[in-house]
Amino acid sequence: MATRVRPVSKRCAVIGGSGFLGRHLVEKLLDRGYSVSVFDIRQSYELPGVTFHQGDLCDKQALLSALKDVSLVFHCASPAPSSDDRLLFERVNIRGTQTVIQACLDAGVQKLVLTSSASVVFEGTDVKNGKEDLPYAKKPIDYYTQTKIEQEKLVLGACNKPKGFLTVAIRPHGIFGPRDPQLVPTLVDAARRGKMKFIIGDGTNLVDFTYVENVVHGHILAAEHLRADSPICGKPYHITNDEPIRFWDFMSEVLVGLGYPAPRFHLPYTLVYGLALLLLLLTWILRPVMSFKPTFTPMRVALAGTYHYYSCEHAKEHLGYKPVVSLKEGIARTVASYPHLRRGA
Ligand SMILES: NC(=O)C1=CN([C@@H]2O[C@H](COP(=O)(O)OP(=O)(O)OC[C@H]3O[C@@H](n4cnc5c(N)ncnc54)[C@H](O)[C@@H]3O)[C@@H](O)[C@H]2O)C=CC1
Ligand SMILES: CC(C)=CCC[C@@H](C)[C@H]1CC[C@H]2C3=C(CC[C@]12C)[C@@]1(C)CCC(=O)C[C@@H]1CC3
Repeated sequence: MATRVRPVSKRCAVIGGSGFLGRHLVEKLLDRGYSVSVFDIRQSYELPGVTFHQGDLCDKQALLSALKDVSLVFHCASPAPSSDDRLLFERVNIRGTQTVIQACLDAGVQKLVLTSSASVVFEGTDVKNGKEDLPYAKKPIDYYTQTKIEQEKLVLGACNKPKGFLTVAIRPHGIFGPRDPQLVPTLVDAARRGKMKFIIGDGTNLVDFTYVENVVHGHILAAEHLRADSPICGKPYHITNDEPIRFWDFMSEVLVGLGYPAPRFHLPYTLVYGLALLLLLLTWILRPVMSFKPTFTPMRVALAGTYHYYSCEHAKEHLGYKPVVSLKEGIARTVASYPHLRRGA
């Protein structure tokens, strides 16, 4: 019996495919009939239809073997924001992304979809319904954001229609969902240590939290709309749940869903931000003798106490994007996926 050969255009690569977003993306791509090459510094699972290539994205030769016969690449690898390691961010997000672009060009890849971040325009002050034409943050709030800006500029700047190399960037915000190693685990850890009793500021600040499947949907739509005659070439797109929510209502729903009490007492924003700065200074001073990671970093306090929600009208117009999972359903699925983080578990 003749074996069915998949068309070349259905073969893609996911750089960072072992991570939280990457793995959800890989699973959806498989559902949609793609065969997938995952490139990552670690292998976190096995799946039929997926070929794993373990390596560092700063190594072009290693990347080239993962990009063989691939026409579409998703780049969603990054060091974790909490690492706050300037040299690592510069090496991976900036120089590594230059290597990814060069490897794509050498391998004849036609489309590159970057996972950027809506934070590239966030400076720690309110952003309400921010559109893609907001300027990049002049004073990025941390090294992660600083290097995500440079990364996005590199990828969008590499879009070259005459060469047949098309790029687009997706800017998600506050991704949550099953298997997220960051948001829910950090929240529960803080709650278990009695640190989630307080609301920073008056608690009315609206923010975007985006269910992971919506982020995946935005990436796949972008890849499938990326053609030389499309307006999306070389452009960034916000992908959100399109349901801004009060930061502290979201935290409370997740905490209460997992059996922890909701934060109740208010603390002034400037006081907490000042304390977080002081704590950061202390970690630097004490670094030679001891190391500790504060839960409330200036970045987290800024995210917890300001408005940061973004318009996804351009994605609706150009990509036909519409969230596929509501915030309510996303929170319910997320809470149900963490039985081991329930109070008393
Ligand atoms: N989690 C969130 O709320 C948001 C995330 N993003 C972006 O989404 C992307 C995915 O984030 P997550 O899935 O949350 O993170 P994650 O940490 O779960 O996944 C990142 C993956 O990149 C891999 N990686 C890191 N350095 C590498 C290197 N040198 N070579 C090869 N692979 C490497 C890691 O091993 C990991 O599997 C990142 O680009 C992040 O900046 C953007 C907005 C919000
Ligand atoms: C105040 C406190 C301790 C809250 C716990 C939850 C936080 C760990 C998350 C709340 C908002 C999240 C967020 C990100 C990481 C996790 C949170 C700070 C990002 C910085 C991840 C990377 C991005 O590109 C932007 C995200 C914004 C929201």
